[in-house]
Amino acid sequence: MRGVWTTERVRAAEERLMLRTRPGALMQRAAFGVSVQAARMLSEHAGRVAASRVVLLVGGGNNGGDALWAGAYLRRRGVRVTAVLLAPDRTHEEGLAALRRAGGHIVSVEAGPEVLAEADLVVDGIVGLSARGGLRAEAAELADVVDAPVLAVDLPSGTDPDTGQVHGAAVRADVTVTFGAHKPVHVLNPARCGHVRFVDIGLAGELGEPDLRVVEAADAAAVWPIPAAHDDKYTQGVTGVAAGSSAYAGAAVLTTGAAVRSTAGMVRFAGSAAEAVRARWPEVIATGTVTDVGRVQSWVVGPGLGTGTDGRETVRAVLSAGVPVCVDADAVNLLAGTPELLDARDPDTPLVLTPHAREFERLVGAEPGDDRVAAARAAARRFSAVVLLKGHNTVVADPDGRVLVTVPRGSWLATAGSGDVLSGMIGALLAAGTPPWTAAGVGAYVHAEAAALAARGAPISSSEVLDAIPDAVRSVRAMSPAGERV
Ligand SMILES: NC(=O)C1=CN([C@@H]2O[C@H](COP(=O)(O)OP(=O)(O)OC[C@H]3O[C@@H](n4cnc5c(N)ncnc54)[C@H](O)[C@@H]3O)[C@@H](O)[C@H]2O)[C@@H](O)CC1
Ligand SMILES: Nc1ncnc2c1ncn2[C@@H]1O[C@H](COP(=O)(O)OP(=O)(O)O)[C@@H](O)[C@H]1O
Ligand SMILES: [K+]
Repeated sequence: MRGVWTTERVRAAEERLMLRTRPGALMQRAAFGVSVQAARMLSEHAGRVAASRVVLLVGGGNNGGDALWAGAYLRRRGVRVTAVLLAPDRTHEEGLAALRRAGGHIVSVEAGPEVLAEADLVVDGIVGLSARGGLRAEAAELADVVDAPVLAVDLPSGTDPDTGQVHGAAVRADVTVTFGAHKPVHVLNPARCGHVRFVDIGLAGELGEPDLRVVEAADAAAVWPIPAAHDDKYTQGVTGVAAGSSAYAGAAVLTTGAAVRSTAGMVRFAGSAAEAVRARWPEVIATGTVTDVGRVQSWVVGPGLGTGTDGRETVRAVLSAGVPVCVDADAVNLLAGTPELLDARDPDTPLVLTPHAREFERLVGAEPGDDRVAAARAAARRFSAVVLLKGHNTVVADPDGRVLVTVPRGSWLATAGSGDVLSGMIGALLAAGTPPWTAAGVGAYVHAEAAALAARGAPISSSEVLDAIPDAVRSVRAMSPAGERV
């Protein structure tokens, strides 16, 4: 898992590091990294470095200082550098002096559009970790006329460093250089950041435990259940699915199918859609009610269940079964309406709640808001459950405060039934004994991988996501040296 640190933590780490480094050293390290990336982009986009034109958009803080120093380094490589000063009275003095000494041009905001029109590359040093709100008017106007590729210093200006949200105008970068650590914006708003490139400024030893973690292929490969020589269909954990209703048989078929496709072993189904499930998945043992189903090592409850009395009793039965449970869709709505249902739960058994934003609002009484990480974390504490908050980014919070996020790769999963597929996958991982936080995070990662493999640039249905699960498992195992090849 890759660590991500909030602004507050990064600043504290920088302060500690600065006590041991010469004044200005960190900024120069950071800026040198920016200049290396800028030269790389110039070669790629303009076909040359020397004699190409770079425009620096320079705000009134250290972010602008980084851009100015980077401009000075680029001058040494023969680049024609022009700095547009957005806050002339607060411009970073040493950076400005360095660029002047190196022969860079300095212009005011009024000249911005004209120099931008000639640029081969624009460096966004408007605002960094101190960013609040969308771009101010002058910066917004300049950002609007940029046509050349954009390299953002630390983050695309106008995005919130800790939530990735954009309120108003913001820069859209092709490449973002981050210093010393990944910050939340880099994983929560990859569409604005473009490619994120890391520049080591020596912070690692000062950072401590990350605030967030990003799931990677190796994490999925390390925990995905693979049967060993001693295994049979029972030893890998039997997944129970309680989903669907006469109105929504499809949800039962999708959820069950996702569990079937995710792991070897066995899946049992309970519900009124047993006939439809059996017809599509002959390997599943399907019956009418939870009490008739036989032993399982996990339950998935909710997709298409309905919110009537039968659904409520199903949720109660599943929560009191003493095995890990993934509560999705209508089961989340039932918990929102009847919180006492949770009393049926043995508090020692893992519980994963998988709401989308509207279900979250019903459950918690408030929308997730801008800070989805904080919202998921608070809900996880409140319900003593792992909370997987769905959306473009999936956020998975453990009651102990740990948070995982998945970095979106497109929005193909915004299709009906894809959540049913996810819950089936998580249920299968829980049955295999995967700890709930990991099961939810890794399930979401492989779900997104399945969508990416199925879509390859065109819309897909949830059935196609489901069918791509084995390919997704193969893919994450192949990507990871840790993945055991069988
Ligand atoms: N602390 C350190 O040691 C290091 C800091 N570095 C750089 O320093 C940056 C942080 O610098 P600062 O704390 O000086 O602050 P910033 O440079 O992030 O921003 C400060 C300025 O931006 C303005 N501003 C805020 N929101 C704005 C908006 N929405 N639109 C337009 N202007 C806005 C503020 O009025 C202020 O003048 C980091 O992002 C990084 O680029 C790097 O040099 C690495 C080392
Ligand atoms: N814009 C998006 N980008 C990426 N993933 C998305 C987007 N919208 C939804 N998803 C993902 O698709 C799934 C949808 O689940 P859900 O809302 O429960 O749908 P359904 O009830 O139709 O099954 C979740 O995993 C969610 O994270
Ligand atoms: K910036």
